[in-house]
Amino acid sequence: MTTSPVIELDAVGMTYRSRKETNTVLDGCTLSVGRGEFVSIVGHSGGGKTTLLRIISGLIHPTEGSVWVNGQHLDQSLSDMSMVFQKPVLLPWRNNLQNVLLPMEFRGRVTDTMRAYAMELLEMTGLKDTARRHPYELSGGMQQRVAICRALVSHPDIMLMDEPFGALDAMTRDSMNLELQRIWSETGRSILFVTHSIPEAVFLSDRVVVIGGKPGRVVADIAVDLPRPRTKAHRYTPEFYEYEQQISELIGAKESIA
Ligand SMILES: Nc1ncnc2c1ncn2[C@@H]1O[C@H](COP(=O)(O)OP(=O)(O)OP(=O)(O)O)[C@@H](O)[C@H]1O
Repeated sequence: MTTSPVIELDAVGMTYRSRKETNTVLDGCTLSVGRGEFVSIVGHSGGGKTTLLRIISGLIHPTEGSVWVNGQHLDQSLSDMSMVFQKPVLLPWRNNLQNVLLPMEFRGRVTDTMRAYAMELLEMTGLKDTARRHPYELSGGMQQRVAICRALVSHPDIMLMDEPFGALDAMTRDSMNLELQRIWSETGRSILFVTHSIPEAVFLSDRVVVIGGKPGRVVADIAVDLPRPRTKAHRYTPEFYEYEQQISELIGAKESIA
């Protein structure tokens, strides 16, 4: 995809320092995400993937290099990003619609238009009938869909997703992959997605970025040239399997990957 990048990282490095030790987690990471692109990050456990997302979200500052969002240095950027975590982190005393609307409440008043859009998102993710119910009445997969609606409600340019389906069973995860592909294609968001699952990364992504080594570096950036929309049947094609193999070998620890 030849679009101007919404996220650009130039030689980003991160060293965590405490009184007792220094731990260099990332070194010289250069990568970009184009507008409307779906990019996954894979790599071994502890390799710095979450650290990279936290840097891009502005939660922490890199100790080396620079980050640009929509062409502006991250410090000056007004760009809108939202984050989805491994756990949905919903407020149990609020109904699902109120949970989705939470970011709008933080920004001020919730208008009828916002409420209507939140309902639209719930409908798009098959949750319209659960709007007035509470999170504890939903399955884990449904709760994660509420969290995704909450991340979309502010019309963010960019969604950062940190292993959002890691806690789900295999079947729910597969259907969430299909769901996310549909949401992504319908909303046109740029998504940076961290996962431990190579099949999930291949299935969803335009590109898969492999972080490897210690400290973590970008060891490969692989364009996934498979037709869209992807279906479950694509997972069983030789082309899909070849991508899986290539990425497994690059990570070099095939058996530790889900
Ligand atoms: N706030 C912190 N202070 C000190 N060290 C940290 C901090 N956060 C993460 N680390 C260390 O940075 C390294 C990378 O952690 P990170 O969570 O970014 O990796 P990851 O690739 O997301 O791991 P996983 O796949 O297991 O979730 C680990 O060694 C971790 O202990």
